[in-house]
Amino acid sequence: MREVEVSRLTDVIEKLCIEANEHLPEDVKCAIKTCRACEDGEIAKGVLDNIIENFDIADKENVPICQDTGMACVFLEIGQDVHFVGGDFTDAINEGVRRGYDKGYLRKSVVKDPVRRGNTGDNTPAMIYTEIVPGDQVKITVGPKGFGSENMSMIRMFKPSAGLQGIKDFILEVVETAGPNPCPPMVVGVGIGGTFDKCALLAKKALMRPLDSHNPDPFYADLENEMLEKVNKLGIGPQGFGGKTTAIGLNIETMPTHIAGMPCAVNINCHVTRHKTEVI
Ligand SMILES: O=C(O)C[C@H](O)C(=O)O
Repeated sequence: MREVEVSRLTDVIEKLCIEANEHLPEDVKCAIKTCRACEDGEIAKGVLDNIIENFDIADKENVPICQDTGMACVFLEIGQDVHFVGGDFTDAINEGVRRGYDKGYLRKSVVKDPVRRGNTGDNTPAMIYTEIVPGDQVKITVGPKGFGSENMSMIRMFKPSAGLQGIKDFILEVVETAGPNPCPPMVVGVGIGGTFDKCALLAKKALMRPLDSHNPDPFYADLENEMLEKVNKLGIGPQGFGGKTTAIGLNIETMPTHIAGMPCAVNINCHVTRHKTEVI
């Protein structure tokens, strides 16, 4: 059994909240630049140039890439041989978010109550997802999630008879309905299978996967390619002004499901698909 002080979680999460908000992952930057090279419309090229200039400035000056610094989604893969000591696990994570958003001058975007509102003032609580895995390490990923894009996400409980075509039509429907609202070019995270709740989590996890990776199952890897191409043929384009680049990536995560169902969730992210990981 390895003892891990919860204060280490706080320190790492403080740092990851700031780094994730200021520095876009290399695979995301690369995908945006590749799309810029393929665009031929003047407006589309101009918008992508602005986006590239924006993330370059954020990198150099250590400022947030976007005014929406997101709700802090914290994913922890916890080795089953880890024993957390020195305080409350959840409090330690929220303290990391509190400190990170304060120190990084990041906008506090969380309300106390979904209906009656009222800012919590420190961007807590974090959305915490834990998974127990073999080993004695803890892998921590912070993905600050903006809500212009979160608002355009959808889930549908398909009957199996809807088949693969039902899934394909749904992905296109969600992206088309989103239109310019999620600040395209977007990243499309798709979850298929599980239960209502697990399916939504799969879609969110799909957004954390590098854009230069593929689902290990060739069937779903092909579907990722096919659907990215189809999404880009919708012509929504950068910031909705038209063009070839509606999405810079489309990742699919799946899991087994019940014989009577085929849940599908589509979680939309803007081009600021931020996440940072550290292992302790
Ligand atoms: O909360 C915001 O800043 C706005 C939002 O992320 C948006 O896409 O407009």
